[in-house]
Amino acid sequence: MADDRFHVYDTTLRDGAQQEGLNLTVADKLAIARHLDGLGVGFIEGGWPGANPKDTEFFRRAQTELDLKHAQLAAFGATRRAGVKAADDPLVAALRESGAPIVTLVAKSHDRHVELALRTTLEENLAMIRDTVSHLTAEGQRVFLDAEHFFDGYRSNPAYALEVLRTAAEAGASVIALCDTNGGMLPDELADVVHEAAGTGARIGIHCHDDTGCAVANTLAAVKAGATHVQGCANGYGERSGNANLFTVVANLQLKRGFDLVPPQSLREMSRIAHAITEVTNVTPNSHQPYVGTSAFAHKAGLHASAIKVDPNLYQHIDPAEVGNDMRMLVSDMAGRASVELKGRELGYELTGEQSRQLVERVKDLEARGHTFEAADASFELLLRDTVDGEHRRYFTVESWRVIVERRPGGDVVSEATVKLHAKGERIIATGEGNGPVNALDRAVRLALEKLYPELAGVELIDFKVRILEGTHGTDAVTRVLITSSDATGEWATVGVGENVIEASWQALEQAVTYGLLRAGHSA
Ligand SMILES: CC(=O)SCCNC(=O)CCNC(=O)[C@H](O)C(C)(C)COP(=O)(O)OP(=O)(O)OC[C@H]1O[C@@H](n2cnc3c(N)ncnc32)[C@H](O)[C@@H]1OP(=O)(O)O
Ligand SMILES: CC(=O)C(=O)O
Repeated sequence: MADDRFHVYDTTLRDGAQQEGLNLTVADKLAIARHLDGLGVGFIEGGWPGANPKDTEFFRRAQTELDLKHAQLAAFGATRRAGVKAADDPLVAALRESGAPIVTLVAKSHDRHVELALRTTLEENLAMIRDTVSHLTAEGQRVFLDAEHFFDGYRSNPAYALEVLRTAAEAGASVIALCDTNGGMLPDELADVVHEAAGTGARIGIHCHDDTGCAVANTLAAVKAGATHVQGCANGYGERSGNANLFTVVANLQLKRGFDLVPPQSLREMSRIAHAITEVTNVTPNSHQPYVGTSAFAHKAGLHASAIKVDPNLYQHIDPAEVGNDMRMLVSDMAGRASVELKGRELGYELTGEQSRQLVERVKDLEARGHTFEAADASFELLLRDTVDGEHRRYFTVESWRVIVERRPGGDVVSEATVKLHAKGERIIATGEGNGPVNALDRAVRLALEKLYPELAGVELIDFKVRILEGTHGTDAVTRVLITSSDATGEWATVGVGENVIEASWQALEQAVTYGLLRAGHSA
């Protein structure tokens, strides 16, 4: 069980699920809970039992299907309705019956919300809090209280906001999480209010939304001002602009402030866990996410690379391994010799100074004509091999290719491609049909080569992106094509550029096939 002195409280399955576009099944929620437990968070808020069948089902299944090692489950819900007893309120009953050891109650702490949204008196709201907290604690559950709109409420009526907090604590709530529900706070003012709240002697938590882009900063400021319970969501999911990103909060507190929140070996799993959760949520990972994003330690500028060559810490705030991430070198027209030398090393090549210089020149020249190597790792490696080996091994050479697009009687549009290639001393002519010209070319190349290179059967074209680039210096616009391919062990990307989209596609395709054969280790 996690240390009770400082709480890491995750609300991905409740507040994170309030994000537009997120729709989690019960199985998804169970899978995410396992990942969060693997990270070592102390509390996982599973949802609002009684509010919808899925969340009720989650708590039912959690009892037999979750074997949590670190975390305790918390059921979220509201204080009782005005004018009824907590013991008689069906939504409170659902919290009681959830089987969760913790209940987190959302309560109004802003006078205007009590009067306008709850349409009750300030006194009745305090009674709702007192009654619900004491009822659930008497039933054996530990109660945390989310003081909704606490900061705006404090601005409107500080005495009442603090009264809410005292009432909950006296009734037995063991944490009062101050919520920046509208996410409009900035760190300095928020810290002052947290400091006041901590002065009441109640245990203070913090729950921030990111509407000002300050959710993480606000959370850290609250901790400095006395909060000992932090709430947040995996990958910063949440309503509107999201919640405080729990991964960023944990990494900041542990690596920068010396808190001992999750086991160091779990912190080293954080990048993997962050990505595994995106697989479940089906939300594209934010590559720029602090600590865990794939770009979080990616270096593009030549000057950075030249210093990193001497000592990676010169341009990195931590060792990426501490959060399970990796440093990456990006090669582009901003590269210098050090960039390509380090990228070469990443790929397993030791480049001489002269080779690095030549390679930088070629990269800059090709990028000026529209190529982009940071997005096309395989094209860069082929270019590197050309530079190192004179010319990289060709598995086939191209005599010619041709594509016809035909609208057939009945309206079907079919593309037909013919390629003439030379490989292993043979001249091969093959024709392929496809639903578009690139698909037809891809099929024709495979037909031509599959007999000589059976590994090609395992190579797939999985993505195709086209972008029209503005012409420079009075030239016409050019087309850039990026192709992503895959085999059983990974993916690679290649780039082609030309005035004609089919020509650009062909370049990217030819490199994709060549690189696929190179990966297969074919000895042609
Ligand atoms: C800040 C936050 O994000 S808190 C989490 C919010 N999450 C959600 O709302 C998701 C789950 N919610 C739901 O499924 C539904 O809103 C339910 C089941 C909770 C309630 O549904 P309904 O009974 O149809 O009520 P409805 O959603 O229209 O209104 C909410 C009611 O709760 C009351 N309420 C709001 N906050 C509280 C509170 N802290 N304590 C008690 N009652 C509250 C409102 O005054 C309103 O009462 P009314 O029915 O007398 O008008
Ligand atoms: C409780 C909650 O999610 C909020 O006030 O933001």
